[in-house]
Amino acid sequence: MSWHPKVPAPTPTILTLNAGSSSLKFALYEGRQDLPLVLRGTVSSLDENPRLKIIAGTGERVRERSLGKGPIRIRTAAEILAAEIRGVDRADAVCAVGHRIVHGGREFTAPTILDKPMLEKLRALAPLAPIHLPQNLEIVEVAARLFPEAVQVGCFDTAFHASRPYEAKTYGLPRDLTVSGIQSYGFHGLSYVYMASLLRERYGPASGGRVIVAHLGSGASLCAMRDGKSIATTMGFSPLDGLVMSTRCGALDPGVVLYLLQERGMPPEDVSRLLYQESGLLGISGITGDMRQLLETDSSAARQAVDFFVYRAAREIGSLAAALGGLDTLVFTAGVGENSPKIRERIGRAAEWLGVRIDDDLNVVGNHAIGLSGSPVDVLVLPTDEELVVAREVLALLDTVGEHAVSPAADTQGGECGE
Ligand SMILES: Nc1ncnc2c1ncn2[C@@H]1O[C@H](COP(=O)(O)OP(=O)(O)O)[C@@H](O)[C@H]1O
Ligand SMILES: CC(=O)OP(=O)(O)O
Ligand SMILES: [Mg+2]
Repeated sequence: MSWHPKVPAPTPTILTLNAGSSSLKFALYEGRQDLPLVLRGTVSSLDENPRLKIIAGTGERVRERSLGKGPIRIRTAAEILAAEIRGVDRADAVCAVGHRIVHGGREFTAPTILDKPMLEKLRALAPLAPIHLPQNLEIVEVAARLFPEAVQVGCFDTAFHASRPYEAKTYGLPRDLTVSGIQSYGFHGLSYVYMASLLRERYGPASGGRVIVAHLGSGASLCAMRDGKSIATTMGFSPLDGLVMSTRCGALDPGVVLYLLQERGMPPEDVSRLLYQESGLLGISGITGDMRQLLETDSSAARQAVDFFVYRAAREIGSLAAALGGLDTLVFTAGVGENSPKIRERIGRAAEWLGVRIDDDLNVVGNHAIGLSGSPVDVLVLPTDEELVVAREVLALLDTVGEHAVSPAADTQGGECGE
């Protein structure tokens, strides 16, 4: 079926899907300008004790339950969520499904319709994000089957970082490798776009001055921003670099990889599994990669894993503050950043030398502003909303495509957008 956009679609219904490394999240919107939320939900902790949570647009909790001991496949999680979505009146009207796509490489820095040639190009990028992109593409396939009338749109995590200066993107490798695309891309961009929009609302055009956003989830990164733009970030060519994560090692001397391959004779696919899925908090603790569980575990290995997480985050905050020439605002977000006063307090203490002072009472409540009044650095906790950014980008794309009346490619999937 080809896609014929109507101009302008009065209230398109937009579904957004966000496949992270430990969760699958969705949100369903009525596509007016302010994007009223109809329903949202998550399958969290995919690897261990997965849980389903569904929340109505009004904020009321609709359902919360265990999905067994796990692990659970992303496809199964998508089908569980789709059953919830289909229970809602507006589900029949879904005309566009927006996907968070983790890697867009050099080519994709704007939302794009996911037609067959586009999906092929993304498949070629899968080795650069092997625990995300294959899952993202699987979710596109499931969504195309479950919502055959809808157009599928990809929104890219890497896009926000594309405008960083040369020195923040390049590696010390021979020029021809850099030119061929071996460079830092950066990730969690949709989350940082949302943070930039909140900072602009809060501070106006100055957007909080010299800002570091700490996106601390199952995957974790930091972004240095000025004027709402990324100027440096801790992830690089792949989402392995930077902070230590649930199951990913973070920054590592490349000499270790060479040694494992050449001296230990490890097959490359085993090295890949080691670095992406068996390292990080899981590898250090030998218990779990789930931060909440680690904080509840009384063992020295669990404590060491948490200590290392805090140490790495604090050190990288120093590095990004150097890139910014100082620090005016520190923001915590994502699963750990939004929900763990303990981790915020510990990172905050390690960053006191930069002027960070956290108010213990505000921190425990998780108020939006948690800095001690009068301290030089504003410290904020801002819940992220990657789903909303995806919906905004999809709506903007639908408007543009509609305005210019682009004829759809013959193999573009999707139906009509509108009432
Ligand atoms: N109350 C909490 N305290 C500490 N960690 C938490 C808490 N709630 C959630 N987390 C952690 O947040 C992480 C998941 O974050 P999330 O941003 O949802 O991940 P992703 O999007 O990468 O799947 C898990 O490690 C989980 O344990
Ligand atoms: C890029 C990345 O690590 O994403 P997530 O934190 O959702 O796994
Ligand atoms: Mg995430």
